[in-house]
Amino acid sequence: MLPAWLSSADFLAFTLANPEQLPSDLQPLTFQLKNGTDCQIWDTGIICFTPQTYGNNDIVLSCGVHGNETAPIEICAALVQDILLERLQLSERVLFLFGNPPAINAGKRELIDNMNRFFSGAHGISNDRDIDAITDVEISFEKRRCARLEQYVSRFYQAVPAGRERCLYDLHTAIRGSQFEKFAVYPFLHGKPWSEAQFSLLAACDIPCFLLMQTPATTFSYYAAQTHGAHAFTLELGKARPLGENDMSRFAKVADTLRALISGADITTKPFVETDFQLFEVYRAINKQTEAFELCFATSIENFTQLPLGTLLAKDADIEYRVEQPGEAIIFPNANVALGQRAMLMVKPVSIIGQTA
Ligand SMILES: O=C(O)CCC(=O)N[C@@H](CCC(=O)O)C(=O)O
Ligand SMILES: [Zn+2]
Repeated sequence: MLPAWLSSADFLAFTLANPEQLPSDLQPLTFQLKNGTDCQIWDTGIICFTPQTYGNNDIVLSCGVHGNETAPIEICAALVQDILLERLQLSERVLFLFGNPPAINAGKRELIDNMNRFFSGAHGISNDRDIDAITDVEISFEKRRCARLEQYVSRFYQAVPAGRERCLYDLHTAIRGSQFEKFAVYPFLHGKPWSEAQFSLLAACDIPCFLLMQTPATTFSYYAAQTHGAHAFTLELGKARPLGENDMSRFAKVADTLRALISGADITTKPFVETDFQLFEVYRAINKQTEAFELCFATSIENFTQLPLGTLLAKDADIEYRVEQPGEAIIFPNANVALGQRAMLMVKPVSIIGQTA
């Protein structure tokens, strides 16, 4: 039975009404649906579902790590609501995370710190500290939330015996338009093979385009892959628009495939054949070094655009960044980042034949 305070089954609305923490008098935080699914609310925006019988996959679905990336928030909110209303019977354990509720309320990517730059301990909070005792003055809400998300993901994966299949799909949208509307960032695997099953699954989500990272990162997906051995991805779903203004039909295959994944419904996948995909390696990252950093092309230029060799891409005080290689394309250009953070990635097509399993 749903508790009275969640009787509308609108977990997103409840989260946004309590953006920083759960009300202290809330009871119960653990309840069971009539179909036997155990529901636990661990924190604001964090809900863990365990069906009575479940398969071998432990699945984390996250959204709203950037507050203005709303299509993913709508996808996850609809899935959670359908689970709570028993319109969707789970066949796997699932943890949903709505990453940054205050930023979602503000319609902003971040309030103080970009959460997707402070995982894998980059938040600076050691494991033995009580996060609740840390104030905003000392460490921002967003860094504290990163530390908490790490704890929740660890708790979720470690609550069951080892040896099960772990996945984490961190749903985002890009700031600007993209020549490939939907694409995935595959975190650096330190030489491990890229997963053919995951390529096929994400192709079923209508995501045939991948950026293969070549270095460690402080993103959520890299954290899950590296720390927990999860199949983890950042999924980029279209261009950021205000909540309620997304054309959700463009993401129907993502929503339907995720729904099937967590409920054990059939998913039609094709065996991995590299030529069915657009694969890019992230060839270099351009980091903002000074406040003078500026991009030298129009905001209308889309992700994956290839500019002619020698084109001036960005200036940073006396440094000039130009297109260095034929086929290089721009990804995630953003001058409005903190000093030291990446302001653009450069990618080029790559083949990974023989490096998949
Ligand atoms: O469009 C943009 O500039 C950013 C979209 C976005 O938030 N992308 C993620 C990618 C994370 C990764 O590299 O796995 C980010 O920048 O955090
Ligand atoms: Zn994002």
